[in-house]
Amino acid sequence: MRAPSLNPVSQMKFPGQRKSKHYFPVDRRDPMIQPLASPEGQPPYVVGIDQTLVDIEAHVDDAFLARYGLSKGHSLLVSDDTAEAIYQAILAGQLVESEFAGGTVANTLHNYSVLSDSRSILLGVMSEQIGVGSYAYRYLCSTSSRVDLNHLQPVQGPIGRCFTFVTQDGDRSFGISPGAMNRLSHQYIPESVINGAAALVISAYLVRGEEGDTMKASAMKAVSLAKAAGVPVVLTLGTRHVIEADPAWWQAFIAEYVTVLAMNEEEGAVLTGQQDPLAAAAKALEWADLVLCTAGPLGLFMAGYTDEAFKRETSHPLLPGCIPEFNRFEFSRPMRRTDCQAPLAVFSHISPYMGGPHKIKNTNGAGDGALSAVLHDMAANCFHRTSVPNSAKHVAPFLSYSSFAQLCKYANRVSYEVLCQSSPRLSRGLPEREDSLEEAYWER
Ligand SMILES: Nc1ncnc2c1ncn2[C@@H]1O[C@H](COP(=O)(O)OP(=O)(O)O)[C@@H](O)[C@H]1O
Ligand SMILES: Nc1nc2c(ncn2[C@@H]2O[C@H](COP(=O)(O)O)[C@@H](O)[C@H]2O)c(=O)[nH]1
Repeated sequence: MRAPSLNPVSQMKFPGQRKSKHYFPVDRRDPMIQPLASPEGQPPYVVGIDQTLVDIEAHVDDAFLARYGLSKGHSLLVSDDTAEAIYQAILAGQLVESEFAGGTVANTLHNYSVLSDSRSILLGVMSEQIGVGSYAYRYLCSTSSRVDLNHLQPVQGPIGRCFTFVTQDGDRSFGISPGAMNRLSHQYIPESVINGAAALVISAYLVRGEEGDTMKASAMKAVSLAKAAGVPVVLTLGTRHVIEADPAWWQAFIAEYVTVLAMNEEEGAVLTGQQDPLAAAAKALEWADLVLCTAGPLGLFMAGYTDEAFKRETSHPLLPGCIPEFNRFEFSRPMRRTDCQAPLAVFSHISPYMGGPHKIKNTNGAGDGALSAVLHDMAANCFHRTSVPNSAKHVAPFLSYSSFAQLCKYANRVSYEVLCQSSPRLSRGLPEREDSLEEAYWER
C-alpha cells in the first residue's frame, strides 16, 4: 500500500495565483489586516465519499450502446452477465483505450488536490488483497498522492468497473458493474474527519444501490454530521436517471442538507422541470444556497445568494435571458441564504474558455472539473479566513474567496483543461504562466 499522504506544507495554492493583482496581497488595500504570523494547524481539506471504481474507456458506435441496453450520455448499472459480455466484446475488438481511476467524487477530489496542491480525503472501499495490475492497483496508481486514502474501508472482492463508452461525437456513456463499491459501512465515516473539513462532497450516485448495500446509509450519516458541524455539503447530481426516479425526494434532500449543488442542464431539467439552464439554476435556489449548472457548449451558469449589504455590480455587459440582466450583481461573493439579512439572488454565466478546445475527443469529467475549481475557491476562503481573520474579505461568512464571476471563469477554465487533457483526472494543474484569465480569454 502507499505511504500515508500527509501534506508536508502548511500552505495552499490559491486559485488566483496566476494573476496575483486580483487576489493578493489584500493587506495593501486594507490596513486593518493583521495576518497571523503562523496560521494554526494545517490548510483546510475537502472530504468526499465515492464508489471506488475504475473507468474502462472504449470507443464504440451507437449500435454497440443499443446492443447492451445503455443510454447515450448517461450512467446505468449493468448486471454481472452484461458486464462480462461487454468486457469480452471490447477485448475481442481491441477497443480498450485506457483503464484509469474514476468515480465522479473521486475525480473531483483528485482534481481539487492537483489544482490546490493540497490534501483531500476520500472515503469509500478498497480491496483488501491487491494484486499488481488489478483494478484496485490501477486505482491507487492513478490517484494523486495528495488524496488521502488512509480512511478507506478494506473489503473482500473487487472495486467497481465503469465501462466508459466514447462515441464518435465525443459524448460518453457509462455502464457500471458495482463489485463491492457500495459496501461502505457507517463505521468508516469518521466524525472528526467530517467535522474538520472545508466541505463534504457527495454524489447522487451514492443512493443507487441494491438490496443490502450500505452506501446510502453511510452517506446519510456523513451529511447529518456535516450539517450539525456547519460543514458545507456539496452534491453533484451525476446522471439524470437517478434524479428522475424521484425528483421530489431530491428536492427535499437538497433543502435539508445541501449547500452547493452541481448539475448539468439535463440533470437540472429533471430536478426542477426547467429546460433552460439559467431557469433551472434559479429554481434550484429554492433548495440550495449555491448552484453550478454546466451546459456543455453553452458554458456554465452559477446562481446563489449574497446579502444586499455586500452586493457588487458587474462591469461586464448585462446579459439577456429568462431573467433579464441576470448577471448584474455577479461581482458579489456567495453566501448561505440563512447568513443573509436581506438575501439577494445573484446569477452569472460564462461561455466556454477560448470558445472550447479545437477538437474534443471526449467530454468525460468536464463537469467534475468545473466543480473541483469551485471547491478549491471555497477551501482557499477557509484558509484565508484562518490565516488573515481580520481581513475585509471576512466581514461576512462568505462561502468562497472569489466572486460569482471569477468562480465561473475558474470553473470553465478547469473544464477546458479536462477536455484538452482528454481525461477526467488532470495529470497537471493549470499553466503557471497563464498570468491572466481574462486576457487569455479575450486575446484568442
Ligand atoms: N462541446 C463543448 N464545447 C466547448 N466547451 C464544452 C463542450 N462541452 C463541455 N464544455 C465545457 O465543459 C463544461 C462542462 O461540460 P458539461 O458537458 O456540461 O458537463 P458534464 O460532464 O457534467 O455533462 C462546460 O461548462 C464547458 O465549459
Ligand atoms: N461514483 C460513480 N461515478 C460514476 C458513475 N457513473 C459514472 N461515473 C463517473 O463519472 C465520471 C465522469 O463524470 P462526468 O462529469 O462526465 O459526468 C467518470 O469518470 C465516471 O467514473 C457511478 O455510478 N458512480
